[in-house]
Amino acid sequence: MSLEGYKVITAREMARIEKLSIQEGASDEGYMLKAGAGIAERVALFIKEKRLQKRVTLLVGKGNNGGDAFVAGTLLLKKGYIVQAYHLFPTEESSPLCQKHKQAFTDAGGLVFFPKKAAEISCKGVLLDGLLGTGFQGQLEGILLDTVEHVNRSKQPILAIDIPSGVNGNTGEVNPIAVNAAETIFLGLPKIGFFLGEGYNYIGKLSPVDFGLELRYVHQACGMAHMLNEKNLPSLLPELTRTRHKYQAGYVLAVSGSPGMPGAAMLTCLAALRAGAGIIRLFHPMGMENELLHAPYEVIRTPYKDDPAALLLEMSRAAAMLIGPGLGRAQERGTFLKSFIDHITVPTVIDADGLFHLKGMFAKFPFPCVLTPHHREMLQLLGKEKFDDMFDECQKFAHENAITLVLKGAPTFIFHKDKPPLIIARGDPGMATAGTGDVLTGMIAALLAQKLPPREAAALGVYMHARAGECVAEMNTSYDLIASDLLEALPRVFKELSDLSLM
Ligand SMILES: NC(=O)C1=CN([C@@H]2O[C@H](COP(=O)(O)OP(=O)(O)OC[C@H]3O[C@@H](n4cnc5c(N)ncnc54)[C@H](O)[C@@H]3O)[C@@H](O)[C@H]2O)[C@@H](O)CC1
Ligand SMILES: [K+]
Repeated sequence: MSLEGYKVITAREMARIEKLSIQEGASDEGYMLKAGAGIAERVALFIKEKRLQKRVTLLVGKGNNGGDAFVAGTLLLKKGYIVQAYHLFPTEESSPLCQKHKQAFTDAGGLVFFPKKAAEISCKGVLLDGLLGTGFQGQLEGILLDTVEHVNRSKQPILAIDIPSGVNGNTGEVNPIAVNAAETIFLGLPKIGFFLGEGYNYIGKLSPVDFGLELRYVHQACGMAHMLNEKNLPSLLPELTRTRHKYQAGYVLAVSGSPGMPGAAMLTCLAALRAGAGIIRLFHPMGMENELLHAPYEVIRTPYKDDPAALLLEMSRAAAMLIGPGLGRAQERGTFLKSFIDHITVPTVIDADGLFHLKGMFAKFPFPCVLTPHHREMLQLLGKEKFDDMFDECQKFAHENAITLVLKGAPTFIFHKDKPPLIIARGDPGMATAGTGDVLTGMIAALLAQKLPPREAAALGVYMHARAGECVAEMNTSYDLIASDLLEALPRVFKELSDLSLM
């Protein structure tokens, strides 16, 4: 069972393997025809699903990305769609395939306009962005820049071919703006720029189209990461035996909360229960009993002062641990953690202030360990102000410390020793709200307690958490989402996955 889905590569690497395959006998026109057919199909499906008028406007640059647009446009014309094209460059400046398929488009009755100014572009129907593809470098200027601003302003849905024009496929850099795509129809493999920097704000939904590149070239392509293979997730759901009892279901110990921050502890404990843990015991600092008076019935509470004896006793029955949410940065919290950390025997998730107190110690932990920093916390772990090469630095950190690293954000990345990084491109902007991280920590701990290996527990936990956020935003809006909504949505996500596992 593999977690790895699509290999994610740089635009540069894509161009390299395409070129290599063509040198070894593949046909670039064959590629373009197959790509164009797949793109036309996606456009038709988009129009059908959204019940839109069968009308398409092609935005065409001078490269093969524009050629793809002409091929798709010709096929759509032949299917009865109204299609018109805006070609921003003179025909003779365009790539040979772009020129050839522009001719095929006009032969099929398509109208091509050559606007002098962006304002001349009439944005009708669905806009198909073939301005710039993997050949884009530098920054947008002149009519290209004006066109991107103009089409974004139009509020018409834009489907980007291969990559939204203006996004750098190697770095995700957007300088100064890019096409704001409702959907990016990527050819062959997703480009790493989709997931880095500003790129992720522009790609919309991702849809793959196969253009016929042989698998051996995909295998030899140098990958930066893999997208998570969501199809395999249902098989990760823990098996439920009829005769199990709550300790077998998974006993989680939590060291969480501090005076003034009981909520983080509650969110993380409830999330662990909702994600399938049979029992959770919260160890909280002595003196905050009153703050926890209204804690849910299901959460067992044990106060601690400085003696870890009670915690160590429970450890013999526990299946996983979580440390950090709402712990605070007071020195005595760190001292308490350090009093038992060497005696942990079970897989453990460390988050938030737990990361702060235990910084620099992870490499020595003998237990399987999942760290869940967001970007700022990760930089603090690395002792840096900003990343020089996020992938490289995080992968190295995971490797050297022999831990599973969940770099939370949009999207979330998972790093693990000797494994390719995973990208989980799920979730909703509404999840940028207090407490959602605490929920994730509890969920991953519960999955560890149900015997999933750390990388699997992290991947399934991140996916389900993100999917819960999507469900809440679909039902309500992204504006009103709060962390406890995720707990409410988790049953629906479990149901989705378990229904899929029966198929
Ligand atoms: N090469 C192949 O085998 C295939 C390529 N395909 C398509 O071809 C695309 C790549 O084609 P190309 O390499 O022709 O590149 P593009 O179509 O991305 O076009 C780049 C053109 O824009 C110019 N350009 C780059 N940066 C610019 C900037 N900042 N301002 C203004 N102009 C700029 C380049 O000089 C080049 O002429 C892919 O994204 C994909 O859509 C597909 O047809 C599938 C097969
Ligand atoms: K494009």
